Amino acid sequence: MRLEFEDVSYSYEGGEAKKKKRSGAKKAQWGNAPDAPWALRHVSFTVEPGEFLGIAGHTGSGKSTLIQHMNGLIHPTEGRVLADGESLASKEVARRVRGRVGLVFQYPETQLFAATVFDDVAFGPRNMGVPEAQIEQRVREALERVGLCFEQLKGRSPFSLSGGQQRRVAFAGVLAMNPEMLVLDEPAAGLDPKAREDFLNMISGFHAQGTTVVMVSHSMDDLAARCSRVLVLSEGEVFALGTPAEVFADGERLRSVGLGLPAPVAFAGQLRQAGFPLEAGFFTEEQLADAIARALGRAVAAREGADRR
Ligand SMILES: Nc1ncnc2c1ncn2[C@@H]1O[C@H](COP(=O)(O)OP(=O)(O)OP(=O)(O)O)[C@@H](O)[C@H]1O
Repeated sequence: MRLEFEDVSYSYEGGEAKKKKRSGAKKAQWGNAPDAPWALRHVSFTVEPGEFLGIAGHTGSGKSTLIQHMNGLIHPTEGRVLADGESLASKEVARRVRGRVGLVFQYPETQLFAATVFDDVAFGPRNMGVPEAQIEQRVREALERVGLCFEQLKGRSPFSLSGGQQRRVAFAGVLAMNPEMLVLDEPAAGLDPKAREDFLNMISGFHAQGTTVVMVSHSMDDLAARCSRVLVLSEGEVFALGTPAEVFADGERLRSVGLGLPAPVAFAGQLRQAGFPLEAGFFTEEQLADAIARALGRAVAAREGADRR
């Protein structure tokens, strides 16, 4: 599915009031709604099918507001969101898209509610009208995809599980709806380093199997290493959009909106400043180590050539 944002602006305070005023409804109640600050302003971009799009931005830049537009949870105050060319303003289109886009909020485990893991994971597909005969298979597959054992956990209370397991159960609840696009708000927030890495690897694995992924993150390292494109928001506007190489090319510009460079990129910059002949175009520690090894290899070869002469 291609998801297109066309000049989208959104205001929490002014939006609904403005719409109601325009339609003439509840005029007395809304009165003259103040022109509230815009949470999003003139945002245009497209999520391409199969891509892994990262979203970065300072606190309050509009990331969560943006992703809530992706499955029609909220609608633009101005502009349009289109799924394969159809506007989500239509209730019917929004209903269909909600089944195809799995939105996972920050700390999704706080939304667990059912008495058993089975019922929690089954909630989404049941709500979508999936026949009861198929529910067990959906729940089993979803739990297995997040690395949990169906037989061991199906009858347990979700509240008796560890925090990391609860996060996986909550995630399975979204996967059980078989979404073709996953939209994730800080999916690894609050996990310990090992659980974090495992969780992000799992998400990269879903992407490798064909799921479109949109991931909000405060970690430039994760975004640079995992995403095919990165969108940077600042004060509700698109500040940068491109491949990690394009977006992380200008550290000064990023610093001006409160963001930094991925650690390996920043470290490589310091090495270059100190005169170490390092090439550009890498984002992970492994790539940095390879680049250092290549630079050292070149230096050794040059020294040997000089000695022979
Ligand atoms: N429910 C709400 N009501 C009114 N204003 C809101 C609401 N939610 C967010 N805002 C405002 O909208 C703007 C964008 O907020 P948003 O939560 O989208 O930012 P964010 O980039 O996700 O921030 P963070 O990184 O801190 O989660 C902020 O100015 C915020 O105060």
